[in-house]
Amino acid sequence: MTAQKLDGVATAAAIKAELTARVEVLRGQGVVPGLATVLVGDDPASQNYVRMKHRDCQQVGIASIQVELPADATAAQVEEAIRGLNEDPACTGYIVQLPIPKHLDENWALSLIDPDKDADGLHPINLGRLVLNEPATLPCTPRGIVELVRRHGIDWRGAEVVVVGRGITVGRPLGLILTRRSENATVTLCHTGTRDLTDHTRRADIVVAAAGVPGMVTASMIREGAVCIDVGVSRVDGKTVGDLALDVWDKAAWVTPNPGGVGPMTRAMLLSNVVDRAEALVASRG
Ligand SMILES: Nc1nc2c(c(=O)[nH]1)N[C@@H](CN(C=O)c1ccc(C(=O)N[C@@H](CCC(=O)O)C(=O)O)cc1)CN2
Repeated sequence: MTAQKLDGVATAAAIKAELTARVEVLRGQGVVPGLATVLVGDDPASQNYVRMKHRDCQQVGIASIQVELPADATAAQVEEAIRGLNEDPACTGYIVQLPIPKHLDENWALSLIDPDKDADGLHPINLGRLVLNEPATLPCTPRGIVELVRRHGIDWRGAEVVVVGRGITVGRPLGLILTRRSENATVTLCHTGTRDLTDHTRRADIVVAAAGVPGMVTASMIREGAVCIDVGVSRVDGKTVGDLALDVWDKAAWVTPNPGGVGPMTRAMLLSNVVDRAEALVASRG
């Protein structure tokens, strides 16, 4: 079996075309959605991701604001930048690009963001709303995974899903999203403490590999015809390597390319979170 491609590039492009039309309507109503990014330090991967996010904004008509701080920025400087964006009317939503330098506390930085401007859905209030099944901005990568699979005609309802990795940007919120009634999947969240990972992954209809361990999930660990989602982004010998081994393509029914799968969807969902928020602001004005 050679798996079919869960094409994140084509799917993200379709979503951006939809968003472009929605932004035109907003602009016609005198509202220009704006996305800001706060980049602390000079991590090349983070610089690349932020650059792509702003290029995406330009493509769909979202205004963008770039805030850059040095790697040795103090907590006071980070707080000042975040509070400035909380008060900036041109900023509909914004993110603090992760990771931030180790001397700063990520959870502290995320908690400073105005929850109504939290375009990443990573503020504790928004994560709490997700737990409580209340309307909330959803984290971009989990939201992108759900949308990518759905737009390829694959049903989450009743699916046995194994998520490998319990990180705050993917694993934990994805389990919460997929167990909502709207997706109705059954989720097993595996991690470094899981005793026999293969016992779990072999049972899965859908495997989401989000541990950040290169080639961790191999064909021997999945069942014939499974759907495999590669979230991992590791650098090995200067190249991006995912969590799925290449032999998975010979056994799975669907696989996300990496690059070209989840990454573009992460970016598309960020834009969607910004547009969703701008439309909500217009609606609240009546
Ligand atoms: N504040 C946040 N920080 C980070 C997040 C996040 O959701 N919010 N997620 C990850 C990485 N990430 C977002 O910034 C991200 C990863 C990958 C891509 C992407 O488009 N990748 C391309 C390849 C890009 C290249 O190598 O040139 C692909 O997969 O095709 C976008 C965003 C960490 N930080």
